[in-house]
Amino acid sequence: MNRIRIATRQSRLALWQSEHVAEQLSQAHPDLALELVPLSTRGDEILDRSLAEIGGKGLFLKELEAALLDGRADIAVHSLKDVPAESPPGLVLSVVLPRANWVDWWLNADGLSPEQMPERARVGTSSLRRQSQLLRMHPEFEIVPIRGNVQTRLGKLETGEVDAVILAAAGLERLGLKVPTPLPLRPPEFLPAPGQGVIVVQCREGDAEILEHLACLECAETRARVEAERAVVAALGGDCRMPLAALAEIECDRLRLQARLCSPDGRECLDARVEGSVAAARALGEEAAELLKGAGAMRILSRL
Ligand SMILES: NCc1[nH]cc(CCC(=O)O)c1CC(=O)O
Repeated sequence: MNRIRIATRQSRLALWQSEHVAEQLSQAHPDLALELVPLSTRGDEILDRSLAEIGGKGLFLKELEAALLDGRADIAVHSLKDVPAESPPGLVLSVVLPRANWVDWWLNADGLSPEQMPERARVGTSSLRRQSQLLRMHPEFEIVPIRGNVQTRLGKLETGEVDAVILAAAGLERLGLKVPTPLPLRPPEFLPAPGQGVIVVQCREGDAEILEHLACLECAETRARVEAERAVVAALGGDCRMPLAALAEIECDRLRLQARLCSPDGRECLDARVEGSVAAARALGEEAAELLKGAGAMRILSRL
């Protein structure tokens, strides 16, 4: 093989990530020709309705996955946190790159922390996970749904349409976007999305040549962490639209996993913490999901 075609969305972040994978591959395999195949997805096209309304898991992925399945591209690059827990038949998440900064940033034009904000501050986010964790600490805040790419969301802050936004540090750092005094939202108050900050490469199952070329990109530690985090999502039958947060961290071959499911208004919040060997990453995720179920997770999910 001498060429790999990379299916990509066309947002600046998606292009950055795809080009990053292309660069890594060309460093490892200098003779390889790498070609971007830019595609547009339904999720990118429909911006005036909420994701919940247009529905469907993996809305941003479908067109890329179709391109892999019908042979228009060989690999697709995604933000792992946007990828549903279950892969479509015939496709696999072949490699995960080393995790970047996983925190969420609180961004506000005057550099005020959530505590310093005026009451009833308007906060832009369309993520139930961010909304619920924020409302839990600040029930008086008003949540304003905003969608669109990272630049669009920052724009709403600049025009004063909202008083603050929450965005993933990873996306802003990758794009090198200048932002007003970012304030990290961290555990225990605030947990990231499962897989946040992780780029994943998807390809056809059993495509041995491609898999062989990709293998050098894989980060084993990141793989174990996201296996644990994503096992929680899978066991709860969920996707990235659920108000579910999870973070696995590894120290000396021990994996510590925190998972949290909140009601969208933040009034109910279930927490699970488990710890075990790195080799048991997936089982630890399932264990955390069982703890959440025991505490009433299905009741929260059935009301969404
Ligand atoms: N849902 C959009 C999305 N998907 C991945 C990232 C950031 C990069 C990452 O977390 O890997 C973002 C933007 C954001 O949530 O602020």
